[in-house]
Amino acid sequence: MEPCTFILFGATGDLAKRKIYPALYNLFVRGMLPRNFSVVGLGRREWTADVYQAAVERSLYQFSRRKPDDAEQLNRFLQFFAYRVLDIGREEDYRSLLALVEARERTLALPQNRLYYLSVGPEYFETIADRIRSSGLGAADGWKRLVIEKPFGRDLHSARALNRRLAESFAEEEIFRIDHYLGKPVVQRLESLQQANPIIQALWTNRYIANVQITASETVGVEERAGYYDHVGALRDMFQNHLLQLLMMTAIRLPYDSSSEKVRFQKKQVMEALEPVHQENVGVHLVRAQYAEGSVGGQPVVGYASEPGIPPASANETFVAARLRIDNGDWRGIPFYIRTGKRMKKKSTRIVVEFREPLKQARPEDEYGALPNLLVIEIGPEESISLRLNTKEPGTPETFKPIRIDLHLTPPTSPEAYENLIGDALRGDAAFFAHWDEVELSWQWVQPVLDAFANDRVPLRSYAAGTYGPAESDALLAEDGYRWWFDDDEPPSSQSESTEGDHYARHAHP
Ligand SMILES: NC(=O)C1=CN([C@@H]2O[C@H](COP(=O)(O)OP(=O)(O)OC[C@H]3O[C@@H](n4cnc5c(N)ncnc54)[C@H](OP(=O)(O)O)[C@@H]3O)[C@@H](O)[C@H]2O)C=CC1
Ligand SMILES: O=C1O[C@H](COP(=O)(O)O)[C@@H](O)[C@H](O)[C@H]1O
Repeated sequence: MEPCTFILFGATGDLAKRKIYPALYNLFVRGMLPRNFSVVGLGRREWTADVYQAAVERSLYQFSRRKPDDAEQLNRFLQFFAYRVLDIGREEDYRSLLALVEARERTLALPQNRLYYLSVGPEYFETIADRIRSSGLGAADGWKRLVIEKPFGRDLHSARALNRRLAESFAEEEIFRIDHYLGKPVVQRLESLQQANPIIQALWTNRYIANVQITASETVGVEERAGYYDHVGALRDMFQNHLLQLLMMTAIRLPYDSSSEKVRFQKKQVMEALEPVHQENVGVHLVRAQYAEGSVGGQPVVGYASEPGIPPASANETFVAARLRIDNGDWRGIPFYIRTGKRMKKKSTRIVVEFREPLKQARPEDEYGALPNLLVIEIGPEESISLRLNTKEPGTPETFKPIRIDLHLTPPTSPEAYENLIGDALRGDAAFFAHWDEVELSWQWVQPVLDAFANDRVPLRSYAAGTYGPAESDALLAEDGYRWWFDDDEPPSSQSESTEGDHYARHAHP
């Protein structure tokens, strides 16, 4: 990896301490940072280098998956870190930053490779990019990269405007848009799951697959983020970015030698083939809802509108479920169901691929007794990939029972998303970052939904906290003869605290 300087805007903030310092430390311990490396942390707080290094050290003990246990090693790591007070709006602060970066490059014999990480609110992205250019920071002799956190715009128009501004200072290949779901270890293995397994590759088409279900359910509510979340909602917070990225990663068909360009090209093709939804039809394919009071993990919790900081009349959605279709040769006719919500029964991010049941068509339902084959990809908090098949024990009556074959288990020490992504950005590998084309196409798909919400064309449903969402979300699949698959090891009685029983009921497939 090439020596470089990591310039961190927002070095005193929450994301830096929770994710960025632990990620850098774990990369360092694994020998995956360049030997010559410099971090320049920036914030408004009047910190010295010592105060900054102490804050970095604290964050490692608090948040790193690997706690420091070697004082000499820790000390070498902390020596990378320098701090400078900088106000994002103040031009002269960038000149002083440039002087510091250049001085360290000289002292540490670093080439002028500079990575700018914007761990600050999105309202600052454009100013920072402009100032990097106007101050001369961006005119270095080596490479420059801009790592940018979400959210990337709040609708199609603002995302395009932001991209135009960034493009004045950075080329597309220099912009690394973080979507932390793309850094999750299981998501990073999706391509090899296809590539290394011809059996899966052969099945990855509408000929064998009945539907695909992508779920990101959370047990938490709005937590301390009421001000942010009430203006964003589940559609912008999770669906437009993380969940559409998971859809792309599931739907791509990769050649054997998949370079980052090929991965991104295929993802773009998937988004281009996504059937658009029109404002007047949004309610047919999409359910929006807000959580009411209920109980999560046995604890009573208030409804969204009673959360601190949320206006009681808020019509913000905390849950979205949608049916999408990809109009290409592989996926034509196959529904992709996506849902995400806060205050649901279980924290779980998973992709379930349900296979067709040819046997079922040949035999009456009661005699058949088998459940569909499922490929279950657990992304978090558990990580696993398993295949559910049916079997019959010898000598038993004609009933089937499911068996589960584990295809992959991630060791408990697998790197966290930010570690993967920061390592990739330092190496210049953009495969697991969102390209502008993908972001623009995602907003293009989402925009009519935003308009339909704003014009009140989609009723806001309600679901009790601690459940799997409103009944309308189940009805969306039932219309097509399907049902959501939850944890296939769970007995039916634990599926939902409010609507027990029918989740595991059999249904007729088309
Ligand atoms: N926290 C998280 O888990 C996640 C955060 N994000 C995104 O990451 C970004 C940062 O979030 P987070 O760390 O939580 O935010 P915080 O509010 O905790 O931190 C904001 C940082 O920005 C700095 N800052 C704010 N205004 C200025 C200014 N005018 N000049 C210079 N520095 C300034 C602050 O410095 P100081 O306090 O010294 O003024 C602080 O370091 C946001 O875009 C957020 O959406 C994305 C995913 C998860
Ligand atoms: O980006 C976000 O993601 C988290 C969920 O992330 P996960 O890795 O825990 O699945 C979500 O809670 C948050 O609202 C959103 O901004």
